[in-house]
Amino acid sequence: MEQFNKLKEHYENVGKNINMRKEFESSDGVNRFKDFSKEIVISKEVGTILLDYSKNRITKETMGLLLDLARSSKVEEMRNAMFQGEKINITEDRAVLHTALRNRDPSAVIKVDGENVIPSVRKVLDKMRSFSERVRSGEWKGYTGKTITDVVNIGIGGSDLGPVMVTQALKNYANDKVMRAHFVSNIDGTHLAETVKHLCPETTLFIVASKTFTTQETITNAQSARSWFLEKIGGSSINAEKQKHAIGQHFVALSTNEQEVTKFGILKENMFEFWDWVGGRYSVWSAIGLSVALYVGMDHFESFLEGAYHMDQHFINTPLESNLPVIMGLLGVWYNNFFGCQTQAILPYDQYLSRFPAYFQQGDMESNGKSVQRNGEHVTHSTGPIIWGEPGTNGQHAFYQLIHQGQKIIPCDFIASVESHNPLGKHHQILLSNFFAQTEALMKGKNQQEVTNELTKEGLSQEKIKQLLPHKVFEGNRPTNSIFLNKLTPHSLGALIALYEHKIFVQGIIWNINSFDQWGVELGKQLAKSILPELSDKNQISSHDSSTNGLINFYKSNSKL
Ligand SMILES: O=P(O)(O)OC[C@H]1O[C@@](O)(CO)[C@@H](O)[C@@H]1O
Repeated sequence: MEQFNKLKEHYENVGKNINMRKEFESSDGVNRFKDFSKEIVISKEVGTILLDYSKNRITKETMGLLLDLARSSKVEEMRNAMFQGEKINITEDRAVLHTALRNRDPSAVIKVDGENVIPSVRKVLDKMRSFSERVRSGEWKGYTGKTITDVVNIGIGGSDLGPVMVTQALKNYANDKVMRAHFVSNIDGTHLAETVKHLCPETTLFIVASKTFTTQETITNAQSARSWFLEKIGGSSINAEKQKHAIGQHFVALSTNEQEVTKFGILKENMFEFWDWVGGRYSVWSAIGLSVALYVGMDHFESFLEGAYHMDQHFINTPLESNLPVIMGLLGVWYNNFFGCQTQAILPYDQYLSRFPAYFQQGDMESNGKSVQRNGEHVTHSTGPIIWGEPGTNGQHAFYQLIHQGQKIIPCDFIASVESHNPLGKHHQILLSNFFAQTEALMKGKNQQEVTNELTKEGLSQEKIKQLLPHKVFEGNRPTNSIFLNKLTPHSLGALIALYEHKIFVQGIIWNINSFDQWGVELGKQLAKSILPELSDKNQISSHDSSTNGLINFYKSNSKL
């Protein structure tokens, strides 16, 4: 708490009045980029990641106080506890070991309840490799002997968002002639119907991805996919034995729950397991990544793991002041807890990363959207921000008006790669010119004198200038981080995701919350389960509040039940 108070004092006396443009224009401004950026070679394969955090409302004193906050919050101790398999997920009494899934050290020993988990992790990876190579090579055949050409991942939340984002991000490494990937997550029948509409059952593999294998949307979608499949292959006209064989060739499961998987009718040998110490939103590194391995090949999936492993090593071994996840985490705390910023924008200037913001909506908001401290007491400070964002340059034509001239300060992470996979004419330079210009504009703004000079040059009358002036001034002083990769590859994508995972971890420790449970998703599910049977007939209900009754009864009165 003492560190928080010191930072509060610093904010009141210095922080809130820091003007970035003045800092850059001061005599020391020429050194600001050097003082507040880190160019880290994460590994030979990942290459360099440049984090430019100089366009933040900070001074060296600010960073010093924030780093003291990290130390006094025991970020390093808790980081080491996580990596060593301690049960830091206290409400579920579980370890948090998504990092073990991507550990590349052949001699690694990471114990949970006295047992080294690494051999099991490696065994599943071997099974994923064997299976994905058999499917991609055509050795694994569908029930009529045809090669699998399409994989449909059925899952939701962490069993969907990671596979969707990573397959999108690594599209350049896929070959649609070998494998196409599709994703069904929403219980809205449209999602499954539209996905399978043009698929051939003989060449389609369904992956039922669910850590618990009890998620209503996923199990319902999986049952409907199975019905679609069986109907397509002849339904009751084929005997039970043939049906079982066909299911065996076209349905696999990713889960921790063998009992429910076999109850569904998926063969045990077609189940790829993972463990309760893998959080759903941290599970893309586990068997949940099977659709990625099928789509881009297991070698690229392992490179993806390796990239994250190297970021893990950076997080473990680098002093806090040069530690990318720590720096990003602390800056987020600075705006969230002292400037009162409610949201954090993630703006990837890379179309392949179009689902990256959505991925970290779950990653961040399901981790740190909490109000109770680890000791059960209510928090006395703000916790997780609202995460949002869209790729650049599209966002510039949608919501940047508010970021530039709105009343709300929105810290933004800009992400780009030096090199494009699709060097089309001047496209990449135009993209990057915007990537550079936006953070400059947000920092610098445009003052009254500059606007007046501009409008005068345009020949506007004094009266018109007077009218337009307040509307065309840019306050500036809007904070941004710029994250620059060499190129978006499986390695650098893995490192980038791990960077954000560990940023979230750092913030959770500072806010003294448990970032690894998600009790907040339960109440809605419970109420939905009690409402569902009420929707099966026309009888008006009165078992809820008048709003819920009114909505349900409107449905009953108007539906063709
Ligand atoms: O993988 P599963 O067990 O089907 O859970 C899916 C998602 O549902 C949750 O909302 C938890 O219920 C997310 O945490 C999780 O990623």
